[in-house]
Amino acid sequence: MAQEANPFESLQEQIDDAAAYLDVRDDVIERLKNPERVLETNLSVEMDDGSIELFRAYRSQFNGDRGPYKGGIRYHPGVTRDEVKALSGWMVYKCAVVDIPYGGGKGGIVIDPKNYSEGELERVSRSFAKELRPFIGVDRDIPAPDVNTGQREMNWIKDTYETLENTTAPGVITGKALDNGGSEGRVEATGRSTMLTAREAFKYLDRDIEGATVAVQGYGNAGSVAAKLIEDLGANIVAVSDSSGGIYNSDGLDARDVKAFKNETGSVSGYEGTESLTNDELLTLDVDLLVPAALENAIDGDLAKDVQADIIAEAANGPLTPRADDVLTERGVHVFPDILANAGGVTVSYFEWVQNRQRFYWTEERVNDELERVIVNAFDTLVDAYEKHDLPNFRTAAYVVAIQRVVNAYDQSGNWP
Ligand SMILES: NC(=O)C1=CN([C@@H]2O[C@H](COP(=O)(O)OP(=O)(O)OC[C@H]3O[C@@H](n4cnc5c(N)ncnc54)[C@H](O)[C@@H]3O)[C@@H](O)[C@H]2O)C=CC1
Ligand SMILES: O=C(O)CCC(=O)C(=O)O
Repeated sequence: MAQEANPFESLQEQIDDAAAYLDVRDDVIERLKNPERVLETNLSVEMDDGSIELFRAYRSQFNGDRGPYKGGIRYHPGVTRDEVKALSGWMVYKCAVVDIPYGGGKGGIVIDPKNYSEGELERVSRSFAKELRPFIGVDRDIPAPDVNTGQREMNWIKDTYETLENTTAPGVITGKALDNGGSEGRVEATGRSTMLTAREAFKYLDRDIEGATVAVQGYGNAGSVAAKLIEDLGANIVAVSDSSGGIYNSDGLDARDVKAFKNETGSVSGYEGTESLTNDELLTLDVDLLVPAALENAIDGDLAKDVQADIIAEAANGPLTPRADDVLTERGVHVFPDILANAGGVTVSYFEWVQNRQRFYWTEERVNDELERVIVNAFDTLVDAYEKHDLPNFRTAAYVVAIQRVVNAYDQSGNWP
C-alpha cells in the first residue's frame, strides 16, 4: 500500500521542480505555491431521523490571475484542507496548460455519501451551496463535479444559488444535467482527454496503441470512460479496479460490459471470467499503458520500483507522489501528467459555461471536436517544451508551460501601489 504524502506539499514540490527551469523571481514563484484564500465551514444538516449532523467543508480559491476560479467539489470521507488546497492548485496549472481562461479552485465535503439517503445528500449539498453563495458566481468561482459528485449535485447547487440570488445563472456551475443547462459530452470529457493523451503519447513514442495492454485503477467517471474509449482504439483492457479490488483477464475485458456490471452490483469484483487482484497488483502489472483513475498517492516511491508499465496516463489528480515521479523518471517510464490527461473535464466545463453565457447550445460532435483540438494542441506544446528545454519528464514540461502562462498574466496586470 502506498505511503501517505501530503498532496499540498507534492504540489509545491512539482512547482519548484519546474521553476528551476524558468527565469522567474523566487518571490513570484512563492506566490504561485499558496492559495489566495480557503473557506472552511461546518455545515449543520438535519438527518432523516430529526438529528443534526455536522459536516466539515472547504472551498479553496488558489489563483485567479488567468480568470475566475474553477474546479470541482468532492464528497469523500478522506477530504482534508490540504487535499483541497492541492486540488485547487492543480486546477490553476491544468487550466493554464490547456490554455482556457480560468484560475483554479476546488471544494470538498468530509462525507461518505454511501451512508446517507438522497434527501440527506440534497440537504448537505444545498447547505454547502448556501455557504458558497457569496464566494461563487459566473465570473467569480465556478464549481463542477469531482469524486462522488455528478449532475444531481450540480443541479441542486445551481438551484440553491439561483433561488437565493433570485436570478437564473446556469453558468455558476458546470457538469449539470442536459435539461438543466449542461453540455453534451461533459460526462465523458475527462476520460476522453485521457484517451486522447494516451493516443498522442503512443504516436509520439512511435508505438502502436492497437493491441496494447492496459490496466485502469478506479472505475468511476474518469476511469470507465477512459477504458471504453481506449478500447475503441483497439487496445486490450486486461485489468480494472475500484475501491473493492481489481479484476484481471489476460485476453481482455469488455469495458462497457464491466461498467454495466458495476452499475448493477456496485463493484467490478466478481465479473465473470476474471481473476481477482489487489490494487497494488494491478498497478504493477506488466502492461503497456497504466491509467490511475482513483485518488491521490496511488503510487509512492516504493511501489514505483515495481511498476512495469511503459507509459502512464494520469486520469486521477495527483496519483503519483513526487518520490514515485523520481523513481519512474529514473527508470524511463513515460508519465503523462494529470494536468493534461484529465483536463478534458474542465475543458468541456469551459464549453458548458460558454454555452450558458451565450444561451446557444452545441452538438456533441462539436464539443468532442473542440476538445480534441484543445488536448492535441496542449500535448504538442508540452512535448515542444520537453524537447526544447531538455526537461527530465513530461510533468515538469507541463508545469514549465503552465507556470509561464500564469506569470505572464500576473506580470501584464501590473501592480497595485
Ligand atoms: N469527474 C471529473 O470530471 C474529473 C475527475 N478527475 C479525477 O479523477 C479521479 C476519479 O474521479 P471520478 O472518476 O470523477 O470519481 P468517481 O467517484 O466517479 O469514481 C472514483 C472511482 O475510484 C474508485 N476508488 C476509490 N478509491 C479507490 C482505491 N483506493 N483504489 C481503487 N479504486 C478506488 C471508486 O470505487 C470509483 O470507482 C479523481 O482523482 C478526480 O479528481 C479529474 C478531472 C475531472
Ligand atoms: O470541470 C471542472 O470545472 C473541474 C473538474 C475538476 O475538478 C478537475 O479537473 O479536477
